[in-house]
Amino acid sequence: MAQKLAAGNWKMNGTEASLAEIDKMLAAYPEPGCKVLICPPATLLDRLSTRIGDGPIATGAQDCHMKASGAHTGDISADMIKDAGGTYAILGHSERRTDHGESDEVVKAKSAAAVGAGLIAVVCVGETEAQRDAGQTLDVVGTQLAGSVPDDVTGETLVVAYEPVWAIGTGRVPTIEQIAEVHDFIREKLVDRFGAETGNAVSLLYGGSVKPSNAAEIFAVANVDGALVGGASLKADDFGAIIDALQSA
Ligand SMILES: O=C[C@H](O)COP(=O)(O)O
Repeated sequence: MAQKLAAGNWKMNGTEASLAEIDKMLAAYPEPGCKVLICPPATLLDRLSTRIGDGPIATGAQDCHMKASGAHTGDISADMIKDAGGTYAILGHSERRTDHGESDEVVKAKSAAAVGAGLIAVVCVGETEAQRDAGQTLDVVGTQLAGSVPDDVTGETLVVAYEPVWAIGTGRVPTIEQIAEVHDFIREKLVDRFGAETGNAVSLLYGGSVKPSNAAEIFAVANVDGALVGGASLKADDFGAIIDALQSA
């Protein structure tokens, strides 16, 4: 049985002032009924982790270099993420794939480095609108999944996020049937590759314009174990409402 996970990706948003939102969340959710994760920008990871302390919210990074250390200006390694208190890393987000040209091979290497260092890898996959319109969604997602997920994972060290590129930050959301189709497909591929025990234990997140108003409907879909939330994770009230919906799903 996969763990329910509400994950917030703050992307390139947030400064010291944003940490007040975490204080509100810690007060509202002293014992959340699902796993809660916040991935702030790297500049805030240490401060956020320190602020949460032994609290119920996990923290993570939005990327992780494939090497442990060295001459890689601007990058951070898995050990640095751990040192800053993070336990997760998002890998292969479509914004990284587009803005930084990350291929499946690169995402796989980064994910392997994260898992190898003891982090939980949140590997993102998803089709563009043109690919969906061309009927290529399952081919694209299947190829990304096969190429981006490393071999040495367990249900505890891997999370997969399905994020249709056209739904990210647009307010557009696939139909419930479309989400169900892709999530069932991902589950099937994971079970084929890693066996039923591991494949069924991997949390599958939906991401793309998740909001308080649509969260319950999305969480009712089989094989949706939670969400990777961008914009709505920046405000404690909105993210809290999404956590509420996941707790009751
Ligand atoms: O990582 C989060 C996703 O890209 C979704 O972003 P969004 O909730 O702002 O659409």
